[in-house]
Amino acid sequence: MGIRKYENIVLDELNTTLNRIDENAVEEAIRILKQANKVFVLGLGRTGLMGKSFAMRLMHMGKDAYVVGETITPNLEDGDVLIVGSGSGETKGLVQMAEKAKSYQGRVIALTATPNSTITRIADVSIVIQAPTKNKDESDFVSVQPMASLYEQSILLLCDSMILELMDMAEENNDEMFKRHSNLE
Ligand SMILES: O=C([C@H](O)CO)[C@H](O)[C@H](O)COP(=O)(O)O
Repeated sequence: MGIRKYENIVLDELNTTLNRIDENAVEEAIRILKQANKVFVLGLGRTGLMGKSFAMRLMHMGKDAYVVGETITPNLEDGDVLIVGSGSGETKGLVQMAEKAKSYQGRVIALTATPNSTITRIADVSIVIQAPTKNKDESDFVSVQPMASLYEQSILLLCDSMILELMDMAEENNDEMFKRHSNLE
């Protein structure tokens, strides 16, 4: 049994899941991101890793983008946006941060796999990924992959697709983005 079989299973799952994402929610998130002063990205575990990769591309686009919890991350204020990724939508620390962001007049975009969760009730816009959460038994969605892999892969590809749309809107290109990439490496 070769790896190609498993790659195709993953790609098929991704194709189905990405096509089920509500485009209107994504367009609303893009509209909020375009207007944002600072953008903060928050998530734990593998979701946090996907969030970091989105923050990096936003930085390459010239956005003031930060990862919550890092030493040099500044304060969130009116006009800023928090993007919170939580498959379950219930992780306490993430819920608290989303509430805090709202209390400072920030806008909140949720990337979640749980349609009616605490995070979706707090967020200004929720992008729901129809994939299992880390506790697959509690989820309405199925995947052959372990835990929340399909959700995590989906947010990576969704965020990269959002970057392409933002690049088109801002007439941004690869060369300009590369100039903003770290030169201390
Ligand atoms: O690391 C995580 C992952 O689901 C493992 O597949 C989670 O993102 C992390 O444990 C936080 O949970 P959620 O808030 O449900 O994303």
